[in-house]
Amino acid sequence: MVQLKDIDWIGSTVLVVTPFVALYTICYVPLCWQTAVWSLAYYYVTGLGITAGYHRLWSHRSYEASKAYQWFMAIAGAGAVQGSIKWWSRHHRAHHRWTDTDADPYSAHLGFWHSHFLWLFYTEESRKGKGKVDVSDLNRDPVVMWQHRNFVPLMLFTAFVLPTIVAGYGWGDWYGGFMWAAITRLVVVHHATFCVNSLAHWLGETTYDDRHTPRDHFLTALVTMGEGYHNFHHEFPSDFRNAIKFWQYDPTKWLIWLASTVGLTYNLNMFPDNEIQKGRLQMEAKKIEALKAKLNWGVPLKDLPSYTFEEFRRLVKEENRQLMIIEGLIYNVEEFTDHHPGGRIFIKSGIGRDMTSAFNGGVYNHHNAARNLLQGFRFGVLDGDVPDLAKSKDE
Ligand code: HEM
Ligand SMILES: [Fe+2]
Ligand SMILES: [Fe+2]
Repeated sequence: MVQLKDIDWIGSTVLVVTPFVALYTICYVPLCWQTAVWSLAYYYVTGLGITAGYHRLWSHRSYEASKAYQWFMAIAGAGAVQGSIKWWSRHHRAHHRWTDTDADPYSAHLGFWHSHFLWLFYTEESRKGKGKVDVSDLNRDPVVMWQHRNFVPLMLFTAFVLPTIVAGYGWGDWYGGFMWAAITRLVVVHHATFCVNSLAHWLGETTYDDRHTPRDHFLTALVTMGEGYHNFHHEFPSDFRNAIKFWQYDPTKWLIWLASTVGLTYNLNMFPDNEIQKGRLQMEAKKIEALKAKLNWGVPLKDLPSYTFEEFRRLVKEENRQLMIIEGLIYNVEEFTDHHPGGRIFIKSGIGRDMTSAFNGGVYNHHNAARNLLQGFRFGVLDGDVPDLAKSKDE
């Protein structure tokens, strides 16, 4: 049962009120083209601060970056109002380490909306999902610690003051700057990021591993600046990419790569392709096995009764069974005689005999289809040898 003292009132008020302000803005606040361009640009700056900075650089250390790049990401990310790098990365590492368990701060098993943002409505003490993780590298990181100590004023400035004064001094749109570039932009960045924890654990393919909830989907990638190939990401979190094909929609990966061409980022980590392909093929094979299990492959060999050649002959002669031997197995062909594409006569001539060599090319070398059909006619296993006289000849 949720108690009032468990609610983080400041956090939840921000999360509840801002979407309504954004809705009001969309309906009633005029949008000039300069503010529209600025809001969109600032959406990308702050969003990438989270995806390229908070997430792929600091939470996963999937590449390294120059100090200038780090400062930029630390400041840009603060404008997305998602806590400090240190706070964010701690939870995120726990999410990876403890995915889908009670120690996962945004476990998808607690429901879509919990993983989306309801988890943020609880105070730090009352929140579930406090799996332990190592954050010693973050505690030693001067940029991370500076951002952590100065987070509140930095966040207020980058999230609200900066977007407003740019539009205000730039083209006189103070009100629009605040309502669009600050608030509405913030709400979009918020829910885009939140989708990585909700939508990306709910919609799409389990390309590399299906034991956990993360999934790959282009639509999630579209709203999350490329974080939507989430099954890949959970499988290979130390890879700076979320989508491995260069053309797959992952602007975060493109930015990191672009920055590397001018030396701002380096040591971009890529998981060996051989390992990535292994995982993908294993999952493909698993899907194929599941489809194969739906087909009739005949009675398993271990469940078939055994007959000696004499017993086989007796069944044919005295009980008039339509049996034939091929490669050590006895087949019941009574349903098949009239349907044999090669004609009735060939089947009739094989009753009571071993037709291995005729079947395999002596008369006609059968296709795979014929071998598959055989499985459905399994009758028994031949115990012992076949006398030469009962064998088909190679002509
Ligand atoms: C129960 C056992 C058999 C099954 C399930 C079977 C099945 C088939 C099937 C599905 C085909 C179509 C083509 C292909 O898939 O290869 C075929 C063609 C043929 N079968 Fe069989 N067959 C059996 C036994 C035999 C035997 C014992 C003979 C010969 C003594 C024979 C002679 C032929 C010939 C000559 C053709 C070619 C017909 C043509 O293309 O004109 N089959 N059989
Ligand atoms: Fe995840
Ligand atoms: Fe991650």
